[in-house]
Amino acid sequence: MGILRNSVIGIPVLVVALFLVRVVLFKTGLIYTVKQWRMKIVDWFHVYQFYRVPEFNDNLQENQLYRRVHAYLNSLSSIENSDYTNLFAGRKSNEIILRLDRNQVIGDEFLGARVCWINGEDEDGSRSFVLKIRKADKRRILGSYLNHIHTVSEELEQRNKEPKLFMNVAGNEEKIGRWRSIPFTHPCTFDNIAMEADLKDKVKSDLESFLKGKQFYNRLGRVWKRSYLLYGPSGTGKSSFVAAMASFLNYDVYDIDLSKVEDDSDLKMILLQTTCRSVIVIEDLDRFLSVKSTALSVSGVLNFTDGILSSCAADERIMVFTMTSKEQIDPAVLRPGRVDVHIHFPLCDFTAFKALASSYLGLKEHKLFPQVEGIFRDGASLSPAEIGELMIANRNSPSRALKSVINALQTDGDRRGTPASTRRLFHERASSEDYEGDTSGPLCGGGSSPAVKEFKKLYGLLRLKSNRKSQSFNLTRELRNGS
Ligand SMILES: Nc1ncnc2c1ncn2[C@@H]1O[C@H](COP(=O)(O)OP(=O)(O)OP(=O)(O)O)[C@@H](O)[C@H]1O
Ligand SMILES: [Mg+2]
Repeated sequence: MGILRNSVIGIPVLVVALFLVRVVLFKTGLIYTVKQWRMKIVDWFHVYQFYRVPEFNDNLQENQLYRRVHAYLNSLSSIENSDYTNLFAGRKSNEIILRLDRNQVIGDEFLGARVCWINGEDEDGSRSFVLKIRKADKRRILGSYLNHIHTVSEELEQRNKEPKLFMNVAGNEEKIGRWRSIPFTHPCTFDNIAMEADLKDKVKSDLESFLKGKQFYNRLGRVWKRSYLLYGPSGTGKSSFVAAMASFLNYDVYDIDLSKVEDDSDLKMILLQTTCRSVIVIEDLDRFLSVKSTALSVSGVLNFTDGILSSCAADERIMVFTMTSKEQIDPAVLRPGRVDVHIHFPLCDFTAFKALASSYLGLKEHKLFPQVEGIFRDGASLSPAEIGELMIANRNSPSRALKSVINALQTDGDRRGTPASTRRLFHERASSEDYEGDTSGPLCGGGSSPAVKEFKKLYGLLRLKSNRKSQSFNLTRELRNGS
């Protein structure tokens, strides 16, 4: 009887007590501590094996496995259970992305086995992931687990790739590698670049066939890369075109600042730290070639594009060089195979002007168009950048925009677009001051028209001296397949 009474009272008391313990455990986070202890006790009864995945290999090239593990781990839902995670804004509004912080641990399960990863960072800044796996599970799952990581990360990469713009830092600023990156969000695409439609299509199909060409390049024993030279006066869209290429391919961009490169071997090191599926850009190569005060040689720059070195680095990449004019460049430097495709970026002609008017002002036709066409026919021209800026400044009034373009063409654009031969004749008759002196030109000098003054005041645009020398009205646009 007493036992019965005791149990009638005791069981509910016990249930309530257990309930309260549970509430306390969950509310205070003690449950987490208990779980940790339990895991530590279990750990004592197992032998573990550790695998380190460093960010860079011994040659300072990026370890592709590190990148894959990074993508994979950051996609795991268990990242939320990690003690410390970083929060970043995603690409979509309201999207928050979680990223494992350094020296944090994240657990994972595969084929019934539990593993964990440590996101390690040493004091010298070198990073690695360390996989902790039970010896008993290692033989059973390790191979297929790494394959699984590979597959998942590839899928994630395809789905979420956010192209990045990498910039090299000087050797003495180096802490972790020579590249620093930011998201690459340049809005320029092939659609908004004013250039011959035919040429644009040729470049696009060249890039597309490059993308599909892995087996072709392998069969020929060639490195899977393609190089382009973009040349033309300042403000004709070369840099914008590089951005359009990168967004067409969805590749990262590595913008090499040669002034931060010490010598040839430094350049090799930097290039070896680039990854595959990237556009490597060297801007204003002609300017660099004209400055001899650097320990970096032309062959140092170009050897990478055709030398054995490129086969050591990651493949599937595009090299792009830009320059104002290739007239002064030794043809051997730009020979086929080294630079596969040459694209000329000329000053504006009437067709390009119409494309700009359409995208900047929404104009397909206008009563001032015939006058503009006439001015272009007489040989005047400006760069698309100059015309674009005038259009932007007057975008609320298309007529005013066209008038200011006409004004600038008449005052500024005189003979800028005349054929080279005509210009040479003119040059022989004119004094060298007239020709060379940019400071006497209406855009950059004292005798400016009101339109040009307005233009200068607004944008402070300076035209490079060399621009005038390199313009040719006969737009010899060539898309040369040199390989
Ligand atoms: N062909 C073009 N179509 C549309 N916009 C253009 C074109 N060319 C230039 N622009 C505009 O002019 C600006 C300057 O262009 P960009 O920097 O690409 O010229 P660039 O040839 O690289 O000049 P630089 O040689 O001085 O570096 C950009 O804002 C771009 O939008
Ligand atoms: Mg540029």
